[in-house]
Amino acid sequence: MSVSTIKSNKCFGGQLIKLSAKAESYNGLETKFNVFVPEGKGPFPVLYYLAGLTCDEDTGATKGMFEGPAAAHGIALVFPDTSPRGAGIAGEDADWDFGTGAGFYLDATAPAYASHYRGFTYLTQELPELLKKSGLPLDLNRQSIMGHSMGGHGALVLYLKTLALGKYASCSAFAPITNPTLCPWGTKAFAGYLKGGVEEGKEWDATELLRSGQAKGELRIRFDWGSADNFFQAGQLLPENFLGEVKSLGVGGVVGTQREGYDHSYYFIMSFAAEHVACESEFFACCLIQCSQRSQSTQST
Ligand SMILES: N[C@@H](CCC(=O)N[C@@H](CSC=O)C(=O)NCC(=O)O)C(=O)O
Repeated sequence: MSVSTIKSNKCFGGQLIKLSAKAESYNGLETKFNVFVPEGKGPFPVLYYLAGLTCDEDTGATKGMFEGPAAAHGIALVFPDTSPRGAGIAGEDADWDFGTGAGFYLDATAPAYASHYRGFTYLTQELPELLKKSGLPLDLNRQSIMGHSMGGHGALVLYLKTLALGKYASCSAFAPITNPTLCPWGTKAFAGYLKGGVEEGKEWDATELLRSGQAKGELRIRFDWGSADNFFQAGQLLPENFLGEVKSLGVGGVVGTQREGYDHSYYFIMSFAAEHVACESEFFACCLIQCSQRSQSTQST
């Protein structure tokens, strides 16, 4: 498992570095990711950004306008791809909302996809190892995750599924798909990727993970969506279902806000990028205090 550098560009005083590796989780296929490292010594806390359908590792890095705020707060950004590429599975490139560019950040179980489409394992286990190998000044004990649309679904699901492990300090999302077992994108994806279909998809559905009590721990989730988002209007995102579940469970730590007049585009994302990064920065600060309290209590026992 080696990591190679494709290119590096100076950006807000730091570097935006494009890296490549062969991913075991993608059955050995090459995958690319961008890492923004702020100026300075580090190590810097790490904020992952998962992009949406049809996107790749460059979309968030070039259109999201996250680097300026990340440089100001001393946060590193990691932009992975949205699926394996070139698996050669029949039908993989037939639609824009399934297959290449649309991996849904899950571990597939349907025989055709199970050996290549393992985005959950890639992101939660393999990518952090690749980042360690890269030698970049990253603090992998302080990680948070955010995403847009399908990537917002990925961010919520990765956060909730690993909540008890404390893998991510917090989760932040832009127009996330929050109840994929009940929306057309999600039901199509789960029917194709999972041998148990939509029923098995409940394991990869943020609202269902809350409802079933599988997500154990204190929540730190913030998300926004636009009132003029055509995909929200078409019932693909269903933020009301997720927030309804939060309310009925009576849990705190979740802030979901509808932004008037905004659509699904990167113009919406860039309008709130700085707020989301600032919010993550506060969570990293809490996380630093908790880490230092943990290490003090370990030292005192
Ligand atoms: N081609 C599609 C539209 C695809 C699209 O809008 N993708 C969104 C994410 S949607 C949910 O995951 C996106 O981020 N696109 C990249 C961009 O630069 O906007 C269609 O025909 O409707």
